[in-house]
Formats: sequence, C-alpha cells, structure tokens
Amino acid sequence: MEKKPENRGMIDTWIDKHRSIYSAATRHAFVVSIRDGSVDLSSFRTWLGQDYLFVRGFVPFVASVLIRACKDSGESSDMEVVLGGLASLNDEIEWFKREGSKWDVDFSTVVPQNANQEYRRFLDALMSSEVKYAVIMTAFWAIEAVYQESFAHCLEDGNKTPVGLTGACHRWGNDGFKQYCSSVKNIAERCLENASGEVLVEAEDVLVRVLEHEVAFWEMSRGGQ
Ligand SMILES: Cc1ncc(CO)c(N)n1
Repeated sequence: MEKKPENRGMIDTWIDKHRSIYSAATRHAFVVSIRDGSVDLSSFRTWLGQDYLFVRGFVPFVASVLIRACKDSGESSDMEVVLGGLASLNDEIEWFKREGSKWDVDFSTVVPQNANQEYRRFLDALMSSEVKYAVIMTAFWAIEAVYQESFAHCLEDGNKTPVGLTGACHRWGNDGFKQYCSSVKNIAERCLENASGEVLVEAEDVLVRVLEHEVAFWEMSRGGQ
C-alpha cells in the first residue's frame, strides 16, 4: 500500500478556497452575538423553534447516511461513527423539548420559514441513491462542523455568553462533538482521495451549498419572529 500523503486533504483545501463563506457560516453575527452576550432573545427563540424542526428533518437524512455507510463504505467503522451521530440526535430532540419549555417556545405552533424549508429540500435531494457516498459524507461533515465551530466559539476564552445559553453552546461546542466531527471528516477525506474528478466537483459544490444554507439559517434566526 502506498503511504497516505501527510499533506492536507481536499476539505481543508476547499475551505481555504471558500474561506469567506466558511467564515460567514461559522462566525455569523448571530453566533457572535451569543458569544458577546448581546444576543436578542427573540432571535434565540426563533433559532430554537426553527432548529427543532430542522433536526427532526435531519434525522431521516442521517438515517440515510447510516444506510449508505453500511452498504457503500467498505469500511466497517463508518457505520459506528454515523450510528453515534444518530444516537446523539435522540438526546438532542429531548434537549430541544426541555429548552422549548424553558424559553416558552411551543414547537407545535412553529412554522418552518423559507430558509428552513429550502435546507430541508436540499437534504432530501442528497438522500437520492444517485448521490455518491463521498459527496454525502462531505455534506454531512459540513452540516455538523458549522455547528461545532460556531458554538465552540461561544465557549472560547473571553466569551460573555449568557448563562442560559451555555447549554446550547455545550451541546455542539463540546470536545466529544468535535471528535465526532473529526471522525466524519476523516471518512469524507478517505472517500475523496479515491474519488473521480467529477465527484470532486460535486463534493466541492455541495460543501459550498451547505455553507450557504447555514448562513441563510443564521440570517433567518437573527431576523427574529
Ligand atoms: C441548521 C443546522 N445545521 C446543523 C445542525 C447540526 O449540526 C443543526 N442542528 N442545525
């Protein structure tokens, strides 16, 4: 076997290339406002309700990633990584319900806004069996990594994150979640190493589109209502 090159993978190369949209997604004004304590609580409540709906729609997507990890990966540990992600979504839904009562957000009356619906449609399209495993894994990594990077930022030194919001920040900003994102990234990178030029083009495009959807999602949250 050839030795794996020690240089950086495709994902880091793409992030460098698309640095401005990557920063827009991971250092959005909404996230920065959580970190500096200036966050508008109506925005937080909007985010909470919309993200609860998003996560419910994310479950079937992750379930489809799990099936692909079992069938298409050729690497038995992929399944375990994705299964761990799916299991933590179970806790996450319970967490959302507790936060919903804490912040007085009644999820049964929350209507998905445009950005949420469009993100959902994008995920639905990725669930097609036509989409290559490397492309799905790249998207999956990006979706998780944006939240990891964003919320970890709210916990870094010098933060003024309001105490009531640190629960949300720990949920995605904790080291276990960081580790999990890094495992997903390794899977994606391994697949990309062997991918055709065509698949690479598609994976890069999907990565950028995830970042765009994430920015739109933060924008929607900041808009309140
Ligand atoms: C919008 C959005 N992106 C990503 C995640 C999880 O990483 C989430 N809960 N919501």
